[in-house]
Amino acid sequence: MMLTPARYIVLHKRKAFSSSLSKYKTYSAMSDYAKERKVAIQAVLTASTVCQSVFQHLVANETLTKNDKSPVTVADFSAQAIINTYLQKEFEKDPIVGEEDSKDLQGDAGKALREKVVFLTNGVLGDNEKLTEKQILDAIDRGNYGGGSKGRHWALDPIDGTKGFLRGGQYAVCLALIVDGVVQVGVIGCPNLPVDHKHPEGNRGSLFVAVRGQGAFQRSFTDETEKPIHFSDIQSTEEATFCESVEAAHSSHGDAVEIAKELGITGEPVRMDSQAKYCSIARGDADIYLRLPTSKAYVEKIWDHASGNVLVTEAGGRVTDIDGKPLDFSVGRTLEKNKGVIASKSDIHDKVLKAVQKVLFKP
Ligand SMILES: Nc1ncnc2c1ncn2[C@@H]1O[C@H](COP(=O)(O)O)[C@@H](OP(=O)(O)O)[C@H]1O
Ligand SMILES: [Mg+2]
Ligand SMILES: [Mg+2]
Ligand SMILES: [Mg+2]
Repeated sequence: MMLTPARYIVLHKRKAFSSSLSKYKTYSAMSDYAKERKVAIQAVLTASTVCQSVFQHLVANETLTKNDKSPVTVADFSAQAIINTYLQKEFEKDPIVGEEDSKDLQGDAGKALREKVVFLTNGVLGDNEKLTEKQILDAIDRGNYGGGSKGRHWALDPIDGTKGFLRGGQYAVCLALIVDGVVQVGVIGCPNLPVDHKHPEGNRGSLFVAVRGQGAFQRSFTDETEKPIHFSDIQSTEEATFCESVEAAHSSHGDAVEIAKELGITGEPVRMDSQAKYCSIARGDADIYLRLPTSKAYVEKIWDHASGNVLVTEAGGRVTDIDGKPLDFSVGRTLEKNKGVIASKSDIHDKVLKAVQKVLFKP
């Protein structure tokens, strides 16, 4: 089905952008990242709405293949434009490490896609807040910061698990605040994740939020009530369920089978795209997230892990790489000091790590 202006205006008619943010002004004196938390939730929810609508109306020519052969859609660009616009409005000085840039939207070649992105982005902004084409492209490119160990910056993955998004599976809108190289705030919107995994046919659209030292929480997209989440209370690794990428190119499924054997795990792995995996273990649907390198060359990106990292930590878990080192978010746009990711409940982590190393480092 084609993307028509009328359809999107109806779908995205929302309160004026400015008025939806003005109430946060009163939080400016608050500490403990209260304002950051609120703005990030609002930005992620708005961007998630765009993704949901795009999925319903996506047509083939709204997807591009990037140089690294990964897909990107109009929704990825619009979600990044929307979130970066929110961030600029409320935290003008904060730089942003965002996955996307406007290169593929420039010039004649990018015209058709660009017009859709402009249309979609303006669809969620209030009447007095509409942005010009240039403002939208500039907003996307505000995500070009190099990252590092000093000061504040945001890490944004406008759609994590774009392949999951395209196949109607799991995907996540992920936004995190990193301060002096440490993730302090993480928000993850999972439009297709059931609010209660025991009722997969029930309400979908789960939002996760964590601030370092303040616990981990979940709410639905439609109800602001937050409930604390934590890891399941399994007593041994034999009882554990692990989750991994759907894409075998992103995490070695073969190595995971051997690791599961080492840990006495007999259940099938849960495969899902995106940081929804971090969310699933943090609320106890599964217990271990393995991301096992498939090549020596691939370097993980900070936006693929920042939000999930603080969420899992605050829910009672631990995240390391396959060497047992914490993920180092202070070295730029990538996790170049780390290899692979293992996330699990803190008290089984050493055991999981040992099994991973036994399988991956065998002579
Ligand atoms: N060879 C590889 N190894 C690990 N991760 C990879 C990879 N190639 C791409 N990715 C990353 O894997 C992410 C999806 O992870 P998952 O498999 O857990 O859904 C992609 O995010 P995007 O979808 O945001 O591009 C991309 O950044
Ligand atoms: Mg991508
Ligand atoms: Mg990603
Ligand atoms: Mg992405």
